[in-house]
Amino acid sequence: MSESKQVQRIGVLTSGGDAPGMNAALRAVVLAADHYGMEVIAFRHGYQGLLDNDHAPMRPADVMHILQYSGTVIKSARCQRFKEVEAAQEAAANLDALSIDALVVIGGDGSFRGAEHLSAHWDGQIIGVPGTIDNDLFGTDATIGYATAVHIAMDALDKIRDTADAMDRVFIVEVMGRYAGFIGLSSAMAAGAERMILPELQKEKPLTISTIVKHIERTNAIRGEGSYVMVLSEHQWPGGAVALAEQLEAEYHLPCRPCLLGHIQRGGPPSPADRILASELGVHAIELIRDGVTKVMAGMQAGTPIAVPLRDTWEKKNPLDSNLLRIQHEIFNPVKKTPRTH
Ligand SMILES: Nc1ncnc2c1ncn2[C@@H]1O[C@H](COP(=O)(O)OP(=O)(O)O)[C@@H](O)[C@H]1O
Ligand SMILES: O=P(O)(O)OC[C@H]1O[C@](O)(COP(=O)(O)O)[C@@H](O)[C@@H]1O
Repeated sequence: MSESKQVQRIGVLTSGGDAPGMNAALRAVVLAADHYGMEVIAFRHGYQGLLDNDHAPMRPADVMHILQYSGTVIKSARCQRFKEVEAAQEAAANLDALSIDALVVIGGDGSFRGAEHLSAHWDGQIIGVPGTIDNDLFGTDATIGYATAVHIAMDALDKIRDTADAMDRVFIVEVMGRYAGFIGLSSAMAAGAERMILPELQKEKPLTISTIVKHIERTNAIRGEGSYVMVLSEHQWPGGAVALAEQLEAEYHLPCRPCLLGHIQRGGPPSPADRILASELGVHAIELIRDGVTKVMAGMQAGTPIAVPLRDTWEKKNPLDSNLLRIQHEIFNPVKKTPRTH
């Protein structure tokens, strides 16, 4: 670590959708700050708290035994007003009035855009900690909350499979992910789903009802009649899983049921991987502040903590795992007729 800078007071907030593990990240920030002799002021309800001066000191005693819970004890929010220049100026004035030297923002790409926006009006250091179930931030192998969301989706898909199998039905399970297919791909692979409709796969050639039906028929022809479970990423079919199920039933007379997982994917106990990632990244954020760095996200690549320029986190994109796609689409559930190699 380079020469430490004298930072006395840290601000922290959780912003955007809550992600399982945000509490663990908050705890890590508070414990690490205390370890290095810094105070922490937490702002409630994300950027809204910066504007409303809604804050409280956070000491180690305030974060004991919170890492096993999802949600966030300091609350989160989406705050449209923060996008205005005047809002960033107000927030900067409030931070200065509290003598805050550095701000840790735990959230997703929108929250990081907010951090960049604030940095145009405030001289303090700003560090992002990636907290979103969507895993849609460049520069880190995973975001906090993603592993838990995949686990929840897999668990739901396993349960759906019981009924789908018993009744030879088609099920369409809609998962979150905003405009990224990470939750869709990983949960489909983990649960052995027959088909995925993911944003990254829809860009060149959007799926049609008839191509979906052909795949169902081909899968049945290879494996015999049975269940067929499809994972649909949100925003990838007009009207979502309900509309797609209705269209399949109406046009092709397939017994088909929709299931929307929704916000269930953001609740329940964070997985061990998320608790550990959040703990490491929370500490890393404080150590980056001590290093005098600003406008970066604390990320993790191949087990090594790294710093990623905030702007890169949304301007660049992590691709989906091409090997997982290949296995799902070419080996397990071929979407094209391919000759056997022997
Ligand atoms: N371009 C922007 N400029 C300023 N603030 C922003 C911007 N985009 C998002 N924010 C702030 O960050 C908050 C969280 O962003 P959002 O996209 O809702 O969630 P996430 O951080 O999980 O992606 C927004 O409600 C808003 O307060
Ligand atoms: O909870 P809300 O406001 O309905 O938002 C739903 C969105 O939040 C998420 O769960 C998480 O996204 P963010 O990280 O952008 O908050 C998305 O997967 C989903 O599209």
